[in-house]
Amino acid sequence: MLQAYSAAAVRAAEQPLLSAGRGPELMRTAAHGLAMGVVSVLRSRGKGIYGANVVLLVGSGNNGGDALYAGAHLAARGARTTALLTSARTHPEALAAFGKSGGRCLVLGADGAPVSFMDEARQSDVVIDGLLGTGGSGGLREPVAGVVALLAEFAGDGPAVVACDLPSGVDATTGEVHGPVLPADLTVTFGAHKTGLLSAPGEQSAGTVALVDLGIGQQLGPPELSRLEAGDLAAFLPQPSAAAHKYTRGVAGVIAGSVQYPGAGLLAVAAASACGPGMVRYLGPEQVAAAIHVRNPEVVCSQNSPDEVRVQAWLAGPGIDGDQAQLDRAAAAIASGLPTVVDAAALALVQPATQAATNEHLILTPHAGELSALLARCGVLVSRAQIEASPLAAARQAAALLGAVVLLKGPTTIVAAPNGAVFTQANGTARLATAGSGDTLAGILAALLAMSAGPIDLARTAALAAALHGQLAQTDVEQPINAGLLAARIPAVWAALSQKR
Ligand SMILES: NC(=O)C1=CN([C@@H]2O[C@H](COP(=O)(O)OP(=O)(O)OC[C@H]3O[C@@H](n4cnc5c(N)ncnc54)[C@H](O)[C@@H]3O)[C@@H](O)[C@H]2O)[C@@H](O)CC1
Ligand SMILES: [K+]
Repeated sequence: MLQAYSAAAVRAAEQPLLSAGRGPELMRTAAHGLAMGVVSVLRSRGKGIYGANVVLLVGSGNNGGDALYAGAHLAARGARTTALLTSARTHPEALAAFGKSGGRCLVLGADGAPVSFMDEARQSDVVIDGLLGTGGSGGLREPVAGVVALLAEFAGDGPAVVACDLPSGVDATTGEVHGPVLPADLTVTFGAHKTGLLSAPGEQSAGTVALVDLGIGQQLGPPELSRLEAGDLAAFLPQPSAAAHKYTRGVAGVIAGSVQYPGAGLLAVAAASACGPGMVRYLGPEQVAAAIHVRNPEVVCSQNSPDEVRVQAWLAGPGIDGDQAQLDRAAAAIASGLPTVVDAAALALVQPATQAATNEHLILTPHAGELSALLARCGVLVSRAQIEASPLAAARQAAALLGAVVLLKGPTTIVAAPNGAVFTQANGTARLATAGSGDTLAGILAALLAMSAGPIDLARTAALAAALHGQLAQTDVEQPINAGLLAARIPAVWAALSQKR
């Protein structure tokens, strides 16, 4: 499991070592790791260090110091290195080491970088972003912001970008982005993963993240955020025991789809069933049930109310807009006290928790627009755009106010629990942003809840569902994908993941 910490927590963990006079040693370790990151990027592009052109963007703090020491390392091995000093202050020892190794320095003027620097940067092999690290606050300011905006224009088919600790302009703790950011191919981060590197929108500028161990693990407290990795998926995906029968393997109840939107019901049921629970029960209109039976004859369909059937977990909401009978069933599922995934139109039925009615059995699965409406019902007015800019904070706030687990969909899926636990998953690629994909995720989650044995960790199960859902889009990437094809991939992807135990 990947674990991440706020900038303050990482800095606090480093403090005892700094107090013991080990700052220079930490910096050397960080800079060596950064230089190795640059070497790996060069190698991946078929280049060696000797003769490589490396450009450094250097800020006033230790982040710039790390970049300069890494530059010194590369210069000493024959790279041509040029640093753009962006502040009147530069880490003095690192600057001296860089100069001694043959590095060249240019100074950023009030009206921008020298033209020769921009040309050199454009033609370089690697740009090292050492402007701001964990000491940064707010976005990059002019004239640095203008330089970064220009460099970002030719990112992609220009030089590779390696970020020192984090892409400058990304908030290390919140992942918020203020102003321009140079998107990195590789971020070499020090001591521990920062929460901002595992949250949108910052994560989308970080590229691959590599961690350099600084030996501060003992000093770090509990993580603020976790991410399930392949081994965790293998360990947590439920496996039926030898003595299982269809009821102990879990019954997932699905209240989804309507005559107007039958597809949501078909997709949710297909995904739930493909996870292999003991049974999937479908409650909804006869016409939808008839269509389900063509594709999923194993599903038990009825027009019952949720109170009349036995399940271990419910899914309520996809495609039930405007169908009063379905909305009534969704309300009954929400009131059942059973683990319930609340999606789409059913989200409007969720009220802030009271002493009489808790929401602790609910997993709400909004996108940013739906979360904006949910928060408004709690008296918090934030727009969809504001939530997209600070999804980690918004999901945490909603979980606390509503007393329910919130799975916020987006480029990084964020799962926040009322007790403060947070998971983020970025397994899904843009390939998952397709109509009906959310119905599939909801169906998977309901099945996983129903199949869980013993006390269920709702937040971890939601993260598991998001991770599995993401993996569906990561196999056979050369094939076009739509939501209807996702469920069919579940058994093979599940089997491949389980083998990584
Ligand atoms: N603390 C440690 O033990 C270690 C720190 N390391 C490095 O040190 C970094 C943190 O160093 P610092 O605390 O010096 O902080 P930074 O290097 O992140 O920069 C802070 C400096 O930037 C200025 N600044 C803040 N926000 C700005 C903005 N928006 N625009 C322009 N200037 C801004 C501040 O006035 C301050 O001078 C880490 O990210 C990491 O790269 C590593 O060397 C490993 C060891
Ligand atoms: K940086």
